[in-house]
Amino acid sequence: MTNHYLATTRDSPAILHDIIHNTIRNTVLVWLSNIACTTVIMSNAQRKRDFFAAFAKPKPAPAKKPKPDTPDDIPTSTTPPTANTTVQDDASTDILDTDEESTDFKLALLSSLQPSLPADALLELLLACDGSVPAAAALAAKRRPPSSITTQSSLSTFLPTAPSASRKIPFPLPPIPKFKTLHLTTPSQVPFHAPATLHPSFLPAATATSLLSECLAEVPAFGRYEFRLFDRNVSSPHTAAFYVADESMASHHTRQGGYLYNGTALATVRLFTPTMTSITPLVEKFVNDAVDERIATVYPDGKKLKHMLPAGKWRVTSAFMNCYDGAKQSVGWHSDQLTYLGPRPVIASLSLGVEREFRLRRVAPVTLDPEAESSHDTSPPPDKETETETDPPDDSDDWKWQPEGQVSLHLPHNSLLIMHAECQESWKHSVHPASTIAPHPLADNKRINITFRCYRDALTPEKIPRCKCGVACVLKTVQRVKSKMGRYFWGCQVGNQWRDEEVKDGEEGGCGFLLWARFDEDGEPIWE
Ligand SMILES: O=C(O)CCC(=O)C(=O)O
Ligand SMILES: [Fe+2]
Repeated sequence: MTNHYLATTRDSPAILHDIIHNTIRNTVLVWLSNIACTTVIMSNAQRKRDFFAAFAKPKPAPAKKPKPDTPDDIPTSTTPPTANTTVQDDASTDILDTDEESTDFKLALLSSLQPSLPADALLELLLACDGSVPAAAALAAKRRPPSSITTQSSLSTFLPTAPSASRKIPFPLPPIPKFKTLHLTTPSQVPFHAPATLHPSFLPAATATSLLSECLAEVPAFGRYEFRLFDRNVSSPHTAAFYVADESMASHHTRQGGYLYNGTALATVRLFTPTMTSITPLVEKFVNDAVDERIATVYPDGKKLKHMLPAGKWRVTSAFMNCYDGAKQSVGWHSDQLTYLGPRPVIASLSLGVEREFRLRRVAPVTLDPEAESSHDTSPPPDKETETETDPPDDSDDWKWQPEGQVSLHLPHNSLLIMHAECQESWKHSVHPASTIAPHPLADNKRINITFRCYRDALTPEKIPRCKCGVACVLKTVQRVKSKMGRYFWGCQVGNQWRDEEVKDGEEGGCGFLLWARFDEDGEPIWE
């Protein structure tokens, strides 16, 4: 399979250098860690992996029709990207439709002024200039690429604001207009539009192949997440399983209900496969380095955001492994639950097999100091936050989040995406159903994704506060109420449990329990 990103990095030799450098470094690291790990892991982990599956209750994937995405899903497009960065209109309305003239007209006009440029380059210029033809023409003239280059259109070719090694990543990121999709096709663009870093080719090729075959062998043990949303039972339109790095992590699952997801104990808890274990030091190093760099170059005053783990402390304790079997399997808009991760978590997501489209959309601002504004406010948290945007805004705050457009990137085999500290609390992500996919030689129509996570010792299942129903709570952050923005609370999640029996009106369940959660500078819980 051609590597989408390598094929489009012509304008960024620094990236190619990075890739080559990292591949050599990764090969050495994997080789060293293989020597260190294989003997221990092969003899213990392999043998005991199935033990945990035995006490768990795997729910076989039902042959149900996948449910639609969550209702807050915005209209989306599956049109593949055509240039390095393109903005795609999602609501089938014209990007410039607020102006009197149509895009086609403006494109024709611009094309007559800049006849050597392809249509997608012209469109990018128009977008960059808010639809102004004279401004776009002037910009094209100023930034004219060498005449021999006519086939590739990229904002980076034209714009002074294009990503480059020296350009600073803005914080906070500028908004993407509502209903628009910004297609990113080079890794260097990613952090300029989403709080993420993408390595397009992370593991040595042979390691990626062995990991993929191990993962494919795991798939029969996977199940669908089943939960309740908007008074309906919902099952995820893909399958997954939960993995822990070692037996001490797994032991938490045997106590007091174990790891929950939407109020229900995770059905399948498995031990890391040998290759998952052997690549763990590599993933940890890459993430810690990327976080260090982000702290130094992106976050205000070169300091980590409040509640983030201290530098260098990110380690892999657990993972979710997801399988998308065929073009239509997907995961709807969501953010990952904070319960065991704690605030401002960093997650590393490795993709294997079929390349699929991943989307990110900002849903709330990043609050630098969530507790500062309201540190003396002891009133209860705002009405129970859901994973949706349907909550009425709190009018007393006289503020409403302006919905934003989305970023789309393709995650090829062996790419590693880091979702940085802002990603789960201010953004949502999804894997969109595709109209077509290119089968992978080993995985056929399947995409495997592993999200490596760093669970906190202070947030093991038995330490999580319980609601009045006696069930461990879920940790959430306030996203809709300005004066409490970014604050954390523990909430009852019984209402999200899948219900086998018919549920009458007013009996949706849950006790409505809500408790403010406090964390220190490094995100360690302060229990009161
Ligand atoms: O498959 C992916 O890329 C994303 C998976 C995901 O969002 C999750 O495991 O929470
Ligand atoms: Fe996720």
